[in-house]
Amino acid sequence: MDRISVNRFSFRRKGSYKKQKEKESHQDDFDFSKLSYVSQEEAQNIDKELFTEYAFSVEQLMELAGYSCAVAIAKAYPPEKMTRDNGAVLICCGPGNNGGDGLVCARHLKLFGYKPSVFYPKRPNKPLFEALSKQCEGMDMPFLSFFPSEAHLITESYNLVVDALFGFSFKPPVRPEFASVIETLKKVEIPICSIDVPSGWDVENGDPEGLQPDLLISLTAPKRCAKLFKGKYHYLGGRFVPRTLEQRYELSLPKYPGTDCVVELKTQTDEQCQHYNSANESS
Ligand SMILES: NC(=O)C1=CN([C@@H]2O[C@H](COP(=O)(O)OP(=O)(O)OC[C@H]3O[C@@H](n4cnc5c(N)ncnc54)[C@H](O)[C@@H]3O)[C@@H](O)[C@H]2O)[C@@H](O)CC1
Ligand SMILES: [K+]
Repeated sequence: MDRISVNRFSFRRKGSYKKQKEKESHQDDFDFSKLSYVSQEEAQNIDKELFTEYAFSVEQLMELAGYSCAVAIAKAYPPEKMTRDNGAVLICCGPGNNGGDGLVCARHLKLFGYKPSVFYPKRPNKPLFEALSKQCEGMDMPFLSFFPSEAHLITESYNLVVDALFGFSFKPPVRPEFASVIETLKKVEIPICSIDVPSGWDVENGDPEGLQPDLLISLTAPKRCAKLFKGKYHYLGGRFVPRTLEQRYELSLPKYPGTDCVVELKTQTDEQCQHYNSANESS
């Protein structure tokens, strides 16, 4: 290696070291015992205010939300580390806005070098979702006409699954049309990446028998059920909440590093989860 390449190489190494330290210092500055976990009603009210008081459009926020999900996934499971079928990933999209985030995420994952296939069985008859589907189809993304009946078929064909079935408006129990999808996903042996809420979980109380994702991207703020998340990676994404709104809802959240659209959150230890469970039982 000549001197210039050595210097470039050490510069790159120093750069990534600096980035890692920046990430750690953002985490160290923040007291995770004070991290906000919002109720279902708070999540829906914040969402409503973003559209009414702050005049955002759904398209705008969905684009930022879905993009941040793709970035979080690429940080945890980089495309170059995928071993099966040129980075094949399965994106499962539900009938609401969580499903829309999934379609945006799929589009960005494709641009990042993955090979997404989409399962989207219940498409709302609205221009936004039609456009998002068309964008994915135009990028040569296959849409599955049926869900693989056996979990092992998913495990063998894909590198990871993006769970964009239900978000903060979900009310258990899962209705029959999606029950078998959730049951199959519970058995797959590749990482599950859940957008906003692990699908099928009660937004506040979770579901100990439900899906156990490896990665969770909480959008805007973690929902109460995220206290029970035991997977490997927990990110906060959706960097679009104005400071004034954050203050009004007294949201205590770590700062996003620099210009990043996601920040990694510390996952709860088993001890913290038990503490939370017993506090919940006694209240
Ligand atoms: N403010 C934010 O943080 C933003 C949130 N967005 C996303 O929007 C999501 C919320 O979207 P929505 O309010 O549309 O709701 P969801 O996408 O959470 O789900 C609503 C859909 O699920 C169906 N559903 C509810 N309970 C069910 C059950 N038990 N069985 C089967 N189907 C059921 C409903 O009929 C409805 O079609 C968030 O979780 C997030 O992913 C982003 O798109 C934009 C900004
Ligand atoms: K989800």
